[in-house]
Amino acid sequence: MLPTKVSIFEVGARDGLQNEVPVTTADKLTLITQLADAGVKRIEAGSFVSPKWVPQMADSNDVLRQIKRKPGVVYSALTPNLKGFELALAAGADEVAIFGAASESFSQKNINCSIDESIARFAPLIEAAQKHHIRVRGYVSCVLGCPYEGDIAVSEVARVSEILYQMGCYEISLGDTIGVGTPIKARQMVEAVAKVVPVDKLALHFHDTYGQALANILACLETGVSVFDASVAGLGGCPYAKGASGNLATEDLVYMLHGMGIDTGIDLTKLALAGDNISRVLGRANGSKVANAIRT
Ligand SMILES: CC(C)(COP(=O)([O-])OP(=O)([O-])OC[C@H]1O[C@@H](n2cnc3c(N)ncnc32)[C@H](O)[C@@H]1OP(=O)([O-])[O-])[C@@H](O)C(=O)NCCC(=O)NCCSC(=O)C[C@@](C)(O)CC(=O)[O-]
Repeated sequence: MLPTKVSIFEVGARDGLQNEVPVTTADKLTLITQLADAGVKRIEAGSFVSPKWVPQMADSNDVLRQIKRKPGVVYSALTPNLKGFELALAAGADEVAIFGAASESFSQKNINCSIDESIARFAPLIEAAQKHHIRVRGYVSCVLGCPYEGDIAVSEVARVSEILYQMGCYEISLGDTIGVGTPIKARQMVEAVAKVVPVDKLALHFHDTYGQALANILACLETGVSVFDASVAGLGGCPYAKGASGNLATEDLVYMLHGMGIDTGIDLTKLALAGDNISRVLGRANGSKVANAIRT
């Protein structure tokens, strides 16, 4: 059965802008405000990682502190370790996200440690978050393939997802970091993970490198997942996954879901304007087919 309502977790201001030319704090704040005005309820606003590793996110402290908050909207931040959590908490993040991987090589390239070491780093972060009543989301990268190792065993995806869930993450976002997944494999992967993490605690995060993201989501909608990450205008990629393109464009996802009678609570016209605006700031074409169609 298809869900009647879907929750969209907007990652454009973080996953998107971390892999674009740097923009000003003011431009980020405009984007975040426009997303909230379009009805987006969950916005990843920045990340508290090393500025040497990802300079585009170096102003996340200012971004989180200066957001003109809209009631009912959750503004979150990516945090790799306790230091990142403490900075995010001080800046006023409503929730944080830790990010692990199902691939050893990707873990090393992305956060400079093994999967086991990353889990050890997350433990004090989750403990501190629980003390402050801050919810922690957990990402698992490379769930359908790794830029360094190729195929990734579904059992490893399930193992890492289960650990993060058991540690206290309220939701596990399964990331096809390089967008290589195809619908049947995506669905099988979700079904395998759903054996160890309740399906209503899963989210899906598809990059659209091979143009498969919408098809993958359609194939997974009947598994019971109803949370999808997306990036307005298809912004971004991943600095540690060469060639990865941005996430599925939020506008394209919203258009498909609305066309299927599935509610998102998002105003597509306002969303498309937000995507057009940030694309203009970046001097790049809007990566959403739907936004381009609406404009013409
Ligand atoms: C994890 C580290 C920090 C380890 O980096 P490291 O070099 O191994 O860590 P370290 O503990 O040795 O620290 C090195 C320096 O970083 C500083 N540092 C340490 N922690 C922090 C922090 N939280 N915030 C700010 N600064 C920090 C620390 O203070 C020190 O500063 P120095 O003494 O050299 O001046 C580094 O590898 C890093 O920042 N990686 C970031 C990777 C990243 O952001 N990748 C992109 C996001 S993941 C993604 O996009 C995938 C996802 C989530 O979207 C899902 C999907 O698509 O698959």
